[in-house]
Amino acid sequence: MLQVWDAGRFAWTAKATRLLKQLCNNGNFKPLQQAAVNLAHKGYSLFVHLPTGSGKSLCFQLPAMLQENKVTLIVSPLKSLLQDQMNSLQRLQMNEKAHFLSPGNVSNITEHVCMIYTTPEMILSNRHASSMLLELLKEDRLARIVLDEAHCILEWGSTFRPSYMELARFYKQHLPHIPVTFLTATASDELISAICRIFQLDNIGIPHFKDQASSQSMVLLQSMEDRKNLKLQVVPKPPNATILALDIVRRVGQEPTIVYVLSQKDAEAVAKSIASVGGHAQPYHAGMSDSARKNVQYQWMSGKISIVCATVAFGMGIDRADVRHVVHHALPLSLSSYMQQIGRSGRDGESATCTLYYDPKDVARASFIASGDGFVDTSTSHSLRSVVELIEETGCRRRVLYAHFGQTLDECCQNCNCGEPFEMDYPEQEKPERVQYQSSPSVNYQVERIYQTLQQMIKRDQKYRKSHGISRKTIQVLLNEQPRTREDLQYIRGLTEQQMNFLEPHLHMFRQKSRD
Ligand SMILES: Nc1ncnc2c1ncn2[C@@H]1O[C@H](COP(=O)(O)OP(=O)(O)OP(=O)(O)O)[C@@H](O)[C@H]1O
Repeated sequence: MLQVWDAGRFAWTAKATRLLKQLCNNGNFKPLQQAAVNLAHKGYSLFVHLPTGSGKSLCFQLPAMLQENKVTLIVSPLKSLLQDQMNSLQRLQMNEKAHFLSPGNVSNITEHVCMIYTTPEMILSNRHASSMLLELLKEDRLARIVLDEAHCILEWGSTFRPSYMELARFYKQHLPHIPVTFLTATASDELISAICRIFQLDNIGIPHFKDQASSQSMVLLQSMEDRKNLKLQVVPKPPNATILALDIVRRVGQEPTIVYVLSQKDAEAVAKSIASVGGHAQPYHAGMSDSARKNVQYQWMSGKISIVCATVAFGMGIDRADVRHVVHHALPLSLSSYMQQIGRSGRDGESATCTLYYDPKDVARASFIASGDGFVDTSTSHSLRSVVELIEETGCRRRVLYAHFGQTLDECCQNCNCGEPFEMDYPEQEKPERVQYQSSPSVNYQVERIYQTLQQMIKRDQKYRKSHGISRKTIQVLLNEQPRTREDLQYIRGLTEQQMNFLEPHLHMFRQKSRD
C-alpha cells in the first residue's frame, strides 16, 4: 500500500512536481517524500522518521504550498534552525511564502504566506502569537502543525524545555482537529507511542487510499540508514581532565570534531582543557550570547577551529558533511540522543569515528541532569539504562543500537570496538581502575530489546495483527527454551498458529547469549 502513496497518481501530483522542481533545483522525489506529501494533502497526521539529510523539510513545505489560502505552523526548537529554513527559501526566492514569527514580528502576515515558522515558547508565552493562531483556527485557515525535531518533545519536554510538553497541552485544548506532522531523524518505538499518547493520535499503519482520512489518524513513515561508515567505540574515561583532553586530541587530531558534554559548565571546562593541551577548541552552549555562538559556529564551519565542545543544542541543523569525530565526553541521555548526535558525523559517506568515554560514576550525574529537577522517573531511568546496556554490550553495538529502533542487523558491522579489552594505555600512576560494570538485569534488557524489535516487525508486516504480538513473558520463555524449529515452538505453551508463523523466521533472536 505504501507504494501507492509514494507515487504520482493524485489530482495534485502535477502541481506537487512543479513545486518540487522549484524547491529542489529540478530534483526528483526522494524515497517517502511523495508519500508524505500525498498523505498530508489527504489530511492525515504524520510521523516522519527519516535519516538526517533525507529531505524531511519538503515533507511539510510542499503540502503547505499545495493548500491554497491556508497556513501551516512550523514549530522548531532552535531559532537558528528556523533561520536556516528562511535563508534557504530566500535563496529560492520563495521567502514571501514564509513568515518568521518573533516578538517584534507578529503582524504583517501577508496573504502570500503559507508557512509560519516559530518556537514553542513564542506560541505559549506571546499573547499576540497565540491569539493570531486561534484567529487562523476560527477562520478555518490553519492547515497543519509541524513539530520539527520531534524527539525533543519527550527528551526536553519534561526537563529544560517544558514548553514542549505545554505545547502538547495547548494542542489538545485548542487544536485537536488540526493534523500534525512530527519530524525527526531518531525515534524509538517507545517515543512514537508516547507521542501518539500525548497528542491522542492513533498510529494506523498505512491506510488504503480509499479510506476516509482523519487528523486523528497518524501514519508512520520511516526508514533508517545503516551508517556503516561510522565506527562506534566505547572507551574508559580517564579520571583526570588533562589526560582526558590529551586523549581526545590524540584521537581527533586536527579533524572536524564535536565533543558532546552534559552541561554549559562542562562545555567551558572541557574546551579550556583541550585548548590547554594544544587542541583548537571552543565551547558552544545556550548560555552564550547569540553573537558568541554564531562566531564559534562560523569558526568551526570555516575550519579556523577543529573542535566544538557543545551541549545537545549544537548539531541540530548544522549542515557540515565532513565531521570526522563525534566524541561523547559523558553519557548521552538516551539512545535517541546518541543516534542523533553520532548521525552528525560522516554525512559525506567517508569514515568517521564516534567515541564514547565511559565512567560508571557518570550514570548518577547523567540521571540527575536528565531528570531536570533531580527526580528520576521511570522513563528517564529506562532511557539511561538503554545507554548503559549499549555500553556494556560485548557483542556488536550497532546491532543493539538498531534493535532499539526496531531494526534487525544480522551480522556484526565489524566497525565497532566490541570484544576489545576495556583498557587504555595511561601513565602508570594515572591509570584508571579497570571499569567495574554495574551489575544489571541484562536478561530483562534482552527481553525488552527482542520485544521492541518484534513489535516493530509486526507493525510492518501486513500479514499479522497487533494481537499476534509476543508478550515479554513468552519472550523470556523462548529465551530459556531456545527453540530451533517450528516443531520446537509447538512445545511452548500458549502460542497460536499465527504467532508461530510470525516467530519461525526469527528464532535466531532467542539464541543470542544472555550475559547474566
Ligand atoms: N527530492 C529532492 N531532490 C534534491 N534535493 C533535495 C530533495 N529533497 C531535499 N533535498 C535537499 O536535501 C537537503 C537536505 O534536506 P533537509 O534539510 O530537508 O533534510 P533533513 O532530512 O531535514 O535533514 P536534518 O535531519 O539534518 O534536518 C536540502 O539541501 C534540500 O534542498
